[in-house]
Amino acid sequence: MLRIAVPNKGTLSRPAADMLREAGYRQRTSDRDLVCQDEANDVEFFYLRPRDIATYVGSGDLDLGITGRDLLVDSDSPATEILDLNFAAASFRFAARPGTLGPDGDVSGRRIATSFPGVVARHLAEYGREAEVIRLDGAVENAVRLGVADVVADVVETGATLRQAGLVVVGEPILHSTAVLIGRSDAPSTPPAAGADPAGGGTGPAAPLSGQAGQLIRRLQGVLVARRYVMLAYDVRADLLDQATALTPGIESPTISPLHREGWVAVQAMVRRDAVHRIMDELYDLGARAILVTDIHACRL
Ligand SMILES: Nc1ncnc2c1ncn2[C@@H]1O[C@H](COP(=O)(O)OP(=O)(O)OP(=O)(O)O)[C@@H](O)[C@H]1O
Ligand SMILES: O=P(O)(O)OC[C@H]1O[C@H](OP(=O)(O)OP(=O)(O)O)[C@H](O)[C@@H]1O
Ligand SMILES: [Mg+2]
Repeated sequence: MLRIAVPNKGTLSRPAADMLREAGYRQRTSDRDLVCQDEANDVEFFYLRPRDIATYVGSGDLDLGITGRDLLVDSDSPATEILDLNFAAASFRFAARPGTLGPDGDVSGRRIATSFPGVVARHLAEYGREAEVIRLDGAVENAVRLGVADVVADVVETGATLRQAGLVVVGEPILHSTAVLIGRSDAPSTPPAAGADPAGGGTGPAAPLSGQAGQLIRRLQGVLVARRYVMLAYDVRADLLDQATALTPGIESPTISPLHREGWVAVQAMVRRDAVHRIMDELYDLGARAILVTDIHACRL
């Protein structure tokens, strides 16, 4: 039975469970449940603190897990990213009172408060800088106000927490984080993380895996594609087909069907959700009609 680690609380918990449900897996019915068996799919889910998930996966005690990229890096466990799950996006940044640091964000010799000492240590080593790292559990923005640190290194989503603490971000982002599916680094079946999904959406490669792990990855990729794309259908005059399909090339190729009305064809193609209204406007201006958009609920490309 495949054993999967899922965040039990916090920012990642609900969207991770929602995504697994969308992929056809059974999830716990109460926030207090720590284990959920999905016998139909031969998978067992363990609900764990997101910060601990890379430890369980890295040790090989669990096969796969969902956590944040920043938490994976911070853990320094022998676990690796398999698939970008495209939720819980945040950047990891240095912040300080205005004027404390130069625009390059050089933190050399400063006291840095953070809940992610591993991420900060990796960054300092990469830039050959030395600084004092003060590990705190949370609410690190207060550390500057209280005189414990000069700089904080923390997750920034909207920036509201920093603003309230009178801090500004400094330098380039240390890390861009999203929720990721992770596996053990030396697992023979773990495909390398990559930048492009079959639909060009940056969700990782089609996994050459067999068994339940491969099936889970393909199902999650299907959810990612279904969330990112819609199905567009329209009728257009056959002599305008080339111009129309240039707007809607689809993933592989659009489907063209004959219409009873002479000189017209029906076209069907997947298009990116975030571009669909612009494309519909352009198709309409071109002369296409009966332009319909439908959701994709699941897919295997
Ligand atoms: N606004 C946010 N606040 C905290 N974490 C966020 C936010 N947006 C995205 N994330 C990501 O969520 C993960 C942190 O989740 P985690 O459950 O550990 O902390 P949390 O949601 O802050 O809960 P808590 O602090 O109560 O433990 C990280 O990968 C982080 O990058
Ligand atoms: O940029 P923002 O949208 O303001 O979000 C980022 C803030 O949210 C998180 O804090 P959280 O509420 O999880 O408290 P914590 O520091 O105790 O973990 C994070 O540590 C930042 O403080
Ligand atoms: Mg937090």
